Amino acid sequence: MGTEFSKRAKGAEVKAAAWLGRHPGAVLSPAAVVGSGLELGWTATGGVLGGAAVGLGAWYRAHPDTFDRFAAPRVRAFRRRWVSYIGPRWRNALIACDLYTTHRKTGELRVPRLMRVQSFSPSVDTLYVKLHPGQHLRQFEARLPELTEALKVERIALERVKPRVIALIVERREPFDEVIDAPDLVFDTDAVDPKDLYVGETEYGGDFRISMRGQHLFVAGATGSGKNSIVNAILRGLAPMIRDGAVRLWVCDPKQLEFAALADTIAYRYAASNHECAALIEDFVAEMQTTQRGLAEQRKRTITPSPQTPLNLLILDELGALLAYGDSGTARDIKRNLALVGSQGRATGNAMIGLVQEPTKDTVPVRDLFTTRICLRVTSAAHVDMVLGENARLRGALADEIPNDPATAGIGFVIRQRSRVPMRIRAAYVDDREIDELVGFVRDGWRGAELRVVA
Ligand SMILES: Nc1ncnc2c1ncn2[C@@H]1O[C@H](COP(=O)(O)OP(=O)(O)OP(=O)(O)O)[C@@H](O)[C@H]1O
Repeated sequence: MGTEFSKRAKGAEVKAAAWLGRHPGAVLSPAAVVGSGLELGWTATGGVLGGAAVGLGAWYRAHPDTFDRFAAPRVRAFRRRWVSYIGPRWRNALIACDLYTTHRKTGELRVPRLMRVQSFSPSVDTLYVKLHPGQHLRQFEARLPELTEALKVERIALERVKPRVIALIVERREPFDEVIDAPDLVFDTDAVDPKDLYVGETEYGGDFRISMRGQHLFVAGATGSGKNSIVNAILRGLAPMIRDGAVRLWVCDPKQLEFAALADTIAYRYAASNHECAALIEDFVAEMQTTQRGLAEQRKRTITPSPQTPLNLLILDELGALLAYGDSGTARDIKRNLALVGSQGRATGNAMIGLVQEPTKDTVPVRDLFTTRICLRVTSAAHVDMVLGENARLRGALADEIPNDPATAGIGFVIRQRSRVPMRIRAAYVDDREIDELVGFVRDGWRGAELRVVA
């Protein structure tokens, strides 16, 4: 005998009770207000509510950092839950896209329930959805274009969370629709802070800045994703220090293409073949160890970048190629040396920037040596967590969904240091003319070329 199905649907009052059980706040909040009004008086209750609103407003104005970290995601998620994805809208969208099941006997439409909305950033929401028996992630995959239109959003990606629960990662809009100008060259070394270099903008409308002092930067991105613009923006920021010898560039460029302009001009050292690169890295480490000994003799903990004690910046294009394709002895030496730089370079002013096209099993172990990681457009969903860490994609880092189009080059994700949630960024674009300008500036100082220099 099969299971018996009743022809009667569940009672409305039962459904209402279940809904209230799942949304206790919907009853408790008004009840608390009414209770407080009756008990303490309406004026006092109004005062408390008004005070709370003013307090929230003051927090928003006075401490943007902590507000964005703690309050904004909750406030945003609440608003989205009850405005953008409110019951009837959600239900109609899913029914329109055929993403429901029908009860065999009663004919009742069963729409997957929206369990929870998270909104870690202004442009992306994560919706946790409970599937009904008989449904699968694949059905959602097949109807994704329709669902994207029905919910009126830019893009949706899917993840399976656990049995019968999937997550829809909804990108509501593209915050970056314009190319961001390259940073201006600054004339004075004193005006440069290597701990605070402008690289581009964040989706919050602020500057995206990173430190190259005691930090190591890892940038992953498929070909054409704009990896170089990040490096070039950093170099423009450091220009006067490079000119004065307070920053030295050690460049490994196996493609002999991306950084060729720096080769005989402003790079302190430049290497192309795997063997040359390995030797360059060896020298970089040897110099780091000399600095280390010098610091120990002088009983100092860290250097102050200057022409006497420069900040040494190791730029590794195609890190994957260096680690994977070279003969295994060379690759092993490189790995060992990078680990030394990663662990000891902080005090000695030795920093590195590693660029990879595709995170692979060879690059993932060294990834942890890098303190700042950026994931630009990648070709597979699996790459995102490999670069940014577990659950980064689920929390909205849809780097694999960035279109392969020069119009979106330079867009990617970083994990925010304090809150650990992904943030969408766009790097400024440094074109060939601006690279030449940088090279001219460093080589000839301000006298040489006609420069666009900000004093
Ligand atoms: N930050 C940016 N903003 C806007 N457009 C950009 C940006 N960076 C690159 N582009 C555009 O994308 C194109 C490809 O960029 P680029 O070749 O620098 O990418 P890449 O990731 O460094 O590639 P590869 O892996 O081949 O070295 C550029 O020619 C430019 O038109």
